[in-house]
Amino acid sequence: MSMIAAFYGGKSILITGATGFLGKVLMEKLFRTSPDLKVIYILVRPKAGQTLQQRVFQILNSKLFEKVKELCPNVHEKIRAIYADLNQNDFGISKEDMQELLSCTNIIFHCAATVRFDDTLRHAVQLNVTATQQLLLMASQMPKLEAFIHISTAFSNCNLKHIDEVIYPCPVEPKKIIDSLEWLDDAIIDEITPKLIGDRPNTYTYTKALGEMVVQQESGNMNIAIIRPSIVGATWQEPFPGWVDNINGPSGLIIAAGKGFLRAIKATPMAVADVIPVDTVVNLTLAVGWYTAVHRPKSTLVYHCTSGNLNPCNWGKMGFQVLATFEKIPLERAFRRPYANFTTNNFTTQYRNAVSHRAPAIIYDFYLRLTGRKPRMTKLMNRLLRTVSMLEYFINRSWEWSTYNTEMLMSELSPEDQRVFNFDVRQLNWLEYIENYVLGVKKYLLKEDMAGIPEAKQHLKRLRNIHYLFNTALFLIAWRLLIARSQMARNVWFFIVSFCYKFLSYFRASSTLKV
Ligand SMILES: CCCCCCCCCCCCCCCCCCCCCCCCCCCC(=O)SCCNC(=O)CCNC(=O)[C@H](O)C(C)(C)COP(=O)(O)OP(=O)(O)OC[C@H]1O[C@@H](n2cnc3c(N)ncnc32)[C@H](O)[C@@H]1OP(=O)(O)O
Ligand SMILES: NC(=O)C1=CN([C@@H]2O[C@H](COP(=O)(O)OP(=O)(O)OC[C@H]3O[C@@H](n4cnc5c(N)ncnc54)[C@H](OP(=O)(O)O)[C@@H]3O)[C@@H](O)[C@H]2O)C=CC1
Repeated sequence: MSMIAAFYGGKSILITGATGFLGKVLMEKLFRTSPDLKVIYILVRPKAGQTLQQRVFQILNSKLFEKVKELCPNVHEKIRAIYADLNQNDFGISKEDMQELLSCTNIIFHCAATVRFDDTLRHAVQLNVTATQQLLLMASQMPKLEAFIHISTAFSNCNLKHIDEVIYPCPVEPKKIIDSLEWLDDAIIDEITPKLIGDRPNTYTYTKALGEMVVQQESGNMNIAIIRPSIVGATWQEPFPGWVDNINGPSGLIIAAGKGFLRAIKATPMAVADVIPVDTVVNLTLAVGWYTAVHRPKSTLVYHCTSGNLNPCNWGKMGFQVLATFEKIPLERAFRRPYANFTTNNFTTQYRNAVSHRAPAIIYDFYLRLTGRKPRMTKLMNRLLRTVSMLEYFINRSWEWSTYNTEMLMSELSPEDQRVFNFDVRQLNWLEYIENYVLGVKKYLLKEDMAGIPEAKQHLKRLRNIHYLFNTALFLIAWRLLIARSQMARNVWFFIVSFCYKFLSYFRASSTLKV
């Protein structure tokens, strides 16, 4: 019997960010392993014209929840969606709902965040710092609270090379930042943002670090733990391999590569690709929830959920395997054939962007215009290159994360819990994982039918022929222009033609003699 699964039985659990990538997998695993839990409260806002109920309905009816619904058909009765917008004071939660949350909640998993790299400092602080502070305040008024688990990121201290499982201070106190953002106007905030974030690459990593400081400062006598996952990828094993439903992190680049938009990238092939499957993060999170509530460590423990120190893979190997999978299972209607060119040089990157990315987009838009359609490729390409430039920081460096607490926790689990809540990344086979990841991107994210693979392969063949034809035409045009202008080029041309002619004559004569 799993002690962790039993622990969550009968519990009232509050999850923020339950509609996000990690939140959904967390909810699924909780229902699957502890179907006798009392209730999961989720803080949700209406979005894209959908009410809270419609959003919950959509999640429960997705492929991810198929197993859970078989095991526990009344799962919808155990989810209580509470209106909440983390940008508002008190999250805009009604008095009655607040009362229920305060009096009933046993465990909190705080997953909500803005994960955009280009968010304004004001918005990133509001969500990743102030909202965390408010949630801690709420938590401190919950008499039945047993544990508060905060999800941070392994990159909150990406300005360091070696990162320990401790909370590092930021030069400016979070409270001072929160106060000053209240009266500073947006233009000034934009101006001081680079100074505040210092040697971090974006507002996301900076505000996640501030969020951790807030957790430390406001922890009071609550049982709190922080989890720092690295780059969260598709599921490894549970509920089935390869599930992914958003384009963050590697997923977006996998699509861009598979569709042939992205053919070159500034990436260091030997740099560690610290990707971690989302189900591994969820298993660790649930184990930490149990450990924090039951063993009540004296201080706030930080757990690194990373792969690099235990089972490293690098970007070169990852890129190669992604492309190898596209050979077998291509994406539909690719723009060009998938291809990878890694470079670490700025000049080569600019050159490749011009030749491999912008020029084909311009030519394609020209073709769209000629055929009376609206050009769109250049815009799409500019957006992709902007995204890639934001990710470059993470694919050209390696970090070392120590994992003492995570390993200590693993050793505390019973063999049954080690199996049911497996977060031992040493067992991960990267080649198999990446292949399933690519397949998952095709099936669950792009919703492409596997029956379309032969047609997708045909399409790639047509693209290859167009590519050869285009290159031959380009060569002939260039050569023709050269011949018209240079005597030397003409001489070389006549030499090659007469050589070919002589070779053919000799070949014909010798084959006639044999007969
Ligand atoms: C894995 C290997 C791939 C290999 C490819 C192989 C071949 C290629 C050749 C070269 C080889 C490359 C090899 C190396 C590849 C390395 C890949 C590695 C990626 C590394 C990622 C590192 C990240 C590490 C970060 C730390 C981890 C964290 O803690 S953070 C969590 C992750 N966060 C993110 O990833 C956020 C990043 N995103 C953003 O910040 C923004 O989205 C953006 C700034 C990038 C883009 O903003 P923009 O305004 O342009 O677009 P936006 O309006 O946001 O959206 C555009 C359209 O897309 C839709 N969208 C947006 N988000 C999603 C989503 N999550 N799910 C679904 N759809 C989404 C959005 O609605 C828009 O649609 P329309 O409205 O219809 O236009
Ligand atoms: N994905 C990754 O690679 C990594 C993620 N992490 C951390 O894991 C956690 C979860 O990330 P992930 O699931 O990938 O992110 P997602 O972007 O998929 O999910 C974010 C969640 O936060 C919610 N949210 C955002 N703004 C608000 C708001 N104003 N009010 C209420 N809810 C809001 C979103 O709700 P809505 O659906 O309404 O937008 C969504 O449920 C985050 O803390 C992130 O920092 C850490 C390392 C890597």
